[in-house]
Amino acid sequence: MITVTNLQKSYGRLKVLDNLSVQLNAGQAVSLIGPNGSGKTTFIKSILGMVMPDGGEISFLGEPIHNGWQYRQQIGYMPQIGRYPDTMKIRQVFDMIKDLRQSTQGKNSLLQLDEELIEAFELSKLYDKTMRSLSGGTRQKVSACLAFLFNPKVLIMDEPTAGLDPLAAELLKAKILREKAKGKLILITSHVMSDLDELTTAVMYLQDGQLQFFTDVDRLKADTGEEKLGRAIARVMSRGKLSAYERLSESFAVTNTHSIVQSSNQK
Ligand SMILES: Nc1ncnc2c1ncn2[C@@H]1O[C@H](COP(=O)(O)OP(=O)(O)OP(=O)(O)O)[C@@H](O)[C@H]1O
Repeated sequence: MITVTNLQKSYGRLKVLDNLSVQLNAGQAVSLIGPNGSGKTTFIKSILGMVMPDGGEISFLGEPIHNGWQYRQQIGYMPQIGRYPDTMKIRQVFDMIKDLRQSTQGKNSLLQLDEELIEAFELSKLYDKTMRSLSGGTRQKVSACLAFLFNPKVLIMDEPTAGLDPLAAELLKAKILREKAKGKLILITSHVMSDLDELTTAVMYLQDGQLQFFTDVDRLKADTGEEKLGRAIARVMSRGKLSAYERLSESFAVTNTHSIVQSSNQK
């Protein structure tokens, strides 16, 4: 569904994405994991066309994304920090986004809205509050609801549960699981390993902008002998990059032909 080939991005002398290649398929729920500053958000923003890569290519359903922006209508994105006009009310933000979508789809086309999460969060009770007056968690709820609003084929969520209270976090996770069951592609970055353990089936691990490995969660757990994703990742990190990659890629390549395992360590 999304094919990334030799993606490169630098800020000044800092190489943030280093020849990164990966294939993300419909039906996958992928954890994007890596230390702070390893390039996760830059990778996500490159897919969304919010960061211009220096090299490489990204295709969405076989079409290079630089051919047009329409592909973005099929992606729901929940940013790490949502930025909204301060004086707008929640209701106005939703109306504005719906109007924008309606104008790009054509006035006579019917929008297929998914407002399930708005109801679950009971956001309509807060519709007349301005964005400026909202708590960080409520802003996050608005961002989450917008990501699901147009029933997209792909969901990309950057630290989705950060700042949410326990009930809201559980409601959001239940929603993600429902969308995953429909066969959508889901890409989540989080430092909360227990969340990723519940939600995802594959792990994409970045370090210094390089893809260290891409493997099934079950395979990773079997390989490390750990039951929890967090412990499995910690074990891989403590073993050293190359040996982990070699072991994982070897075992993964034998059993799974649908996803790819790559690393610039191959060079
Ligand atoms: N616009 C920018 N200008 C300069 N440097 C940037 C810019 N955006 C990101 N960087 C740098 O690129 C590197 C990767 O940042 P990125 O946000 O992609 O990391 P991350 O893996 O998402 O980190 P975290 O886990 O902390 O969210 C960091 O060193 C960051 O400071």
